[in-house]
Amino acid sequence: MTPQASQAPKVAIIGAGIVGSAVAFACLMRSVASDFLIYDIDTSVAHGQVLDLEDATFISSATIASAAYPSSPGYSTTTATAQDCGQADIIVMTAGHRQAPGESRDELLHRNELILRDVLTKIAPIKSTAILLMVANPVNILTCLAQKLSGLPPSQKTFLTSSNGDLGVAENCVNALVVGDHGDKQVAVWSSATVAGQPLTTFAEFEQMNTQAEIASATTNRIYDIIEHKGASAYGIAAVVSELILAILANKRIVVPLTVYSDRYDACLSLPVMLGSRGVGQIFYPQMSTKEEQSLQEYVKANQAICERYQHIRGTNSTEYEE
Ligand SMILES: NC(=O)c1ccc[n+]([C@@H]2O[C@H](COP(=O)([O-])OP(=O)(O)OC[C@H]3O[C@@H](n4cnc5c(N)ncnc54)[C@H](O)[C@@H]3O)[C@@H](O)[C@H]2O)c1
Repeated sequence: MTPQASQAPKVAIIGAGIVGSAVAFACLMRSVASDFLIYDIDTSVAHGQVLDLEDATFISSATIASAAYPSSPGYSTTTATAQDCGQADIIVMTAGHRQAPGESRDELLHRNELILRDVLTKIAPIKSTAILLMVANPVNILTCLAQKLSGLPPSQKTFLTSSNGDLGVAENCVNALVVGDHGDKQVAVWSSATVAGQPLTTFAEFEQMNTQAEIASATTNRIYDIIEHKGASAYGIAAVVSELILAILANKRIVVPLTVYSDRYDACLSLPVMLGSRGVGQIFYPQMSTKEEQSLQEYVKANQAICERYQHIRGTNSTEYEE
């Protein structure tokens, strides 16, 4: 029998650090796909992660390979290349520095923009139908930059939003949206939040107990608590990414808050969107109070100003960039 090329969708995970390996593990445990490629500039780490992950494949019988850039030291140990990652159906971008204690997401930007640029150059050309899931932070700005750099249409770049995208507080009770950012500058849309279908604002306890402030600060500070205690977050984001990959591959058309480019705001920001096999579909703009809309506009303005600083970015070839 002539061996047939695998038709199984391929998932490439760029960055084999804490988040990248947790994403791969979550995907394996949930059998979301059967063909994975892992690329990291540190080829030794990528190789080690692949060996470790392979020991878990008895659960889902997936194939996992490490990819290397031809000039990198580990190239001889793998047959896959970074360019093969560009031909994957879903590309999960986790390569990037993580937030240091006390560092804001914006401070990460310069460091991680260089990594994004490097990765997109090395994996190019990107398959025209690929969906790029951006996880590295600051995710909104990097999504905006990836849009300019990758050449993919906006519907095929998203991400991440986060495990706290629906606030995740009073977990089973409060159904509320966070838009804009998923960190320091998030805008919680309390005006359309509900508890069992009833507007949250109609609950007397809500105002009396200062619940808004408590919930807002709990969600904003949560990530900093995790970083303070264990150095990095991994499991929440890994679970979210595996769920998104599943939604894309199974065309589930779920509605989730994700970072996307919005024409209305002319910016990449977190909004509820439909996610299916073609990436992001319809954006569902939430009803917001005037104050919430103002906060979001302020966030968008700041976000646009940061993106403008990167206007020199013109294409996927690194030689096109001005330093
Ligand atoms: N969106 C979210 O909700 C969310 C949650 C957690 C972490 N993050 C972000 O994910 C990113 C990764 O976090 P982490 O804890 O895994 O960090 P990490 O340091 O453990 O891993 C990052 C990996 O990227 C690799 N890398 C660096 N430069 C590279 C390059 N040019 N090409 C290929 N690989 C390269 C490193 O070698 C390293 O293995 C960070 O930016 C972090 O802030 C986002």
